[in-house]
Amino acid sequence: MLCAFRCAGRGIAYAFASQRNLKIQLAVAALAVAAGLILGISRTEWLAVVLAIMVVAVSEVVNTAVESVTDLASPDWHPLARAAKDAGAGAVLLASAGSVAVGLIVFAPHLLALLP
Ligand SMILES: Nc1ncnc2c1ncn2[C@@H]1O[C@H](COP(=O)(O)OP(=O)(O)OP(=O)(O)O)[C@@H](O)[C@H]1O
Repeated sequence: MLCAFRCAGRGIAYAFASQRNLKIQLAVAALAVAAGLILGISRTEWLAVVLAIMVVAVSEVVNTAVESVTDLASPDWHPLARAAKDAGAGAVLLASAGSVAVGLIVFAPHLLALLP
């Protein structure tokens, strides 16, 4: 049980160390949380924001796993290696696009309400 947490933590740490995008996404997530606190978003809106943040983070960590296994299995160019890496990148893109949509849906009305 302890090993499961330690190994999972190592995997997340590796993803953070190797993926520059994950650091940028963490900064954006911190901004979203700060905006949520300042703007006083509702419980339901927090649910959407937390889910959006987690979906992006999960997709990046899974993409890191795909990239590592692909590099191990196919260090040389191969169409299946390309398909695997492209699909992993596609998953991150879809998750990021969804989180931008969630951010607009949640925060735009609060920000518009601040306008004079
Ligand atoms: N072994 C390979 N065979 C075929 N195509 C590859 C291979 N490795 C990478 N590619 C192609 O190059 C693209 C970029 O690969 P790369 O390993 O740089 O991934 P990346 O998403 O840029 O990773 P990172 O975010 O860690 O820089 C892949 O999406 C894929 O299309």
